[in-house]
Amino acid sequence: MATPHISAAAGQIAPAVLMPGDPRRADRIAALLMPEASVVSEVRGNRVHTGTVNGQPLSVMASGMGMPSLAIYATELFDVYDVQRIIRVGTAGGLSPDVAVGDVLIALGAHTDSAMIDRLIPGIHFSAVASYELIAAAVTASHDLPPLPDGRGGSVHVAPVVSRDGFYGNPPAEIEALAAHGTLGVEMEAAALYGIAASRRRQALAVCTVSDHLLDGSADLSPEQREKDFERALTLALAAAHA
Ligand SMILES: O=P(O)(O)O[C@H]1O[C@H](CO)[C@@H](O)[C@H]1O
Ligand SMILES: O=c1cc[nH]c(=O)[nH]1
Repeated sequence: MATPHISAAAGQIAPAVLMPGDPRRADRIAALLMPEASVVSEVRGNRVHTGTVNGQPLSVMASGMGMPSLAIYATELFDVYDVQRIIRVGTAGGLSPDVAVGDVLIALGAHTDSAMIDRLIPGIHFSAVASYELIAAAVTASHDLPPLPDGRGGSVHVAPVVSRDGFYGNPPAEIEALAAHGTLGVEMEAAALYGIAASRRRQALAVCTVSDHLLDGSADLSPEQREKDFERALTLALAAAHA
């Protein structure tokens, strides 16, 4: 049953998986939601936590950074562990004046510069989009979110993001053009997640906290805040996981 990257036994991973990029965020999410969870795999130090929330099974594991890393885990979870839905709980950089640090992005779709998506259906520019049922659950949950206590943004947006292969070197003209086309954030995994889920007829969603802003870095979160400031996005992701 084990894969090259996950050592859990059959049945030890829940049908719904929350997937931050950062392994320490995965540990924090598990501790917050499921203090009784079991660690069912820790290959490469990437712990997979499985437990229940409100009586419903849930697993949490990190994707690592970037589409190749996420693609390995998502493929193994869908194909070997029969996972039905993966919800990314990530961070994103704001790239438009319409979004602020502290806002939450429910990623409707993900543009990308990755060749991974072009290879899905040769000759077709595949549209990497989230699962409607999961978006609807996250949007419904967003209506009850409390505001951020310190006034640092906090709006929830349903909008496209761009998933890039590189963290550094965002070309300014490209960022401007993406913003002009309604894109609000840049991150590094959602497009691959949506494409892989679609190719298996499974469900996927990415919910990202805006951790920094490409147009104005004055309110950017510290690395420690990026690890911790996920609770509002987590509320939406959990609603989607158990929709
Ligand atoms: O905070 P996470 O979820 O890792 O997401 C973002 O942060 C990482 C880059 O710093 C990339 O993985 C990007 O997508
Ligand atoms: O990929 C990412 C993630 C967070 N912030 C960025 O600027 N880029």
